[in-house]
Amino acid sequence: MPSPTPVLSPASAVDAPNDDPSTPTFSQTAWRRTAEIRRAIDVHPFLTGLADGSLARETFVEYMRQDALYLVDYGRALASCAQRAVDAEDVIFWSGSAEGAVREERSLHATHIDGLAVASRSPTTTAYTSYLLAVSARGSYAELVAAVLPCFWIYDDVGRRLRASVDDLANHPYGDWISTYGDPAFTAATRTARRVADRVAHCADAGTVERMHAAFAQASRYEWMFWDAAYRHETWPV
Ligand SMILES: Cc1ncc(C[n+]2csc(CCO)c2C)c(N)n1
Repeated sequence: MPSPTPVLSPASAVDAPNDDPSTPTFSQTAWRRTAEIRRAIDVHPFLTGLADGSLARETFVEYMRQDALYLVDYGRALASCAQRAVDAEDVIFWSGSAEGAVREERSLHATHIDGLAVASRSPTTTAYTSYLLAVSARGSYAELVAAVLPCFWIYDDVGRRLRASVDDLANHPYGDWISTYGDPAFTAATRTARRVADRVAHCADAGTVERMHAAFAQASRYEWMFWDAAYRHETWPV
């Protein structure tokens, strides 16, 4: 069967700052190794529907409800990065991102979700947040940094391409979501998160770097699953 054509334009080449181009950084290698997952994200009907505005409103609201649950635990994982970071600059970056995850995105959510509707955590939201909290509790700092990175990077990558593909954001049904993640401030945060991961990997032993790659790939898979679960209105089987 021919693979569906993505509505989004092709992903940008890896644009990591790299002082020694002959040796790829951790993030460049991680991005390349997860190319198939991102291709699956680009052709997912949730995202193609988001891009052309045809995504059903209830599906978007279901996504937002699950995301509100996800973001609080994601904020906890970022706070755990802050707690374990060595450099003061990194403590500032992670703690600011933790606050941003919990606070700022609430405003986006408030415009789309009826405040009274309480969602229960879907199987995929449970799996993704439990995974992040398990790495926060039991993994190394290096592994945790790798596990939180796809959340930044995949949204920045998808957000920028969605923004470029939409002509009139003001009249797009999901224009505010697209503007949030297609914002240059978001690209700067992603770049900082990548730099931290690359710095940590540079000083880590080979086994730790492999665990970082496994964590990056696992979180990337969960990002695909998160959109897919919302699209299917996933519920518990029993
Ligand atoms: C499932 C899921 N994954 C990633 C994001 C995007 N995101 C949430 S917090 C944050 C960094 C700090 O604000 C980023 C990039 C999301 N909203 N939901």
